[in-house]
Amino acid sequence: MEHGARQRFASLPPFIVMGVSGTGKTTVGQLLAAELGIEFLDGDDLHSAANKAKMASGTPLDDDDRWPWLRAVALHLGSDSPPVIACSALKRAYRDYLRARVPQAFFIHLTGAKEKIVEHLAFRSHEFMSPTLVDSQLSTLEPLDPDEAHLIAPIDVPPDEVCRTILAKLAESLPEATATTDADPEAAATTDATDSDRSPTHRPHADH
Ligand SMILES: Nc1ncnc2c1ncn2[C@@H]1O[C@H](COP(=O)(O)OP(=O)(O)O)[C@@H](O)[C@H]1O
Ligand SMILES: O=C(O)[C@H](O)[C@@H](O)[C@H](O)[C@H](O)COP(=O)(O)O
Repeated sequence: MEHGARQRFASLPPFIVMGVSGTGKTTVGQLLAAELGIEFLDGDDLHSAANKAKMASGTPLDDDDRWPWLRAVALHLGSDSPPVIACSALKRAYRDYLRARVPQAFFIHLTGAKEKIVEHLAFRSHEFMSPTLVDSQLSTLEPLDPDEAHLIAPIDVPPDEVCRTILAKLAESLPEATATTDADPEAAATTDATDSDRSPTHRPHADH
């Protein structure tokens, strides 16, 4: 894995790694955050005890269960120094809700065949998520529309390769950091980005 990826970008939008349960949001999100030198937050940790108990019993969440959770996700996403957040964000309405609060939100959708996802879940033990919810997750999923700032990363390769794909696609859509020279202090300020530079002023292109 390439290191120091953060230096390639002039600024970063708030990232949501999305997809159905078992696609690798936590695994890949952690790798991506490490590469970018920013924090990672698992949306799982923002669910209420009632939501966790519901999923553990094998019952899918409904919209009423998810709105308070999405509110918590939005609060973190909109912070001055947003982490990479893993959040299923299955429906367009949920993503609209997040974007209404954090307009620069950029979605990274991990996608793969159901067989692959089931295979992942067969080897995972989880605090509360029942593997039987895959069908409900897949039927709830509304794929990203072209007008949503996003990229798509297939999960048919190991996690570090998924992360590499994401970084390569980001390099196509985010502004690159400019090279620094002693004679160009402004460029130096851009390249030597601090956390406060992470509040984006651009809207990255959508991927297809
Ligand atoms: N690309 C991948 N290839 C193989 N195994 C993976 C991949 N991504 C994740 N996994 C494994 O699949 C399981 C589910 O991943 P996880 O990150 O918990 O998914 P999610 O957070 O989307 O539910 C974990 O055991 C993880 O190690
Ligand atoms: O909206 C939902 O139904 C849940 O948020 C769900 O999509 C999410 O996947 C769980 O939090 C389980 O966590 P994992 O995705 O990590 O399995």
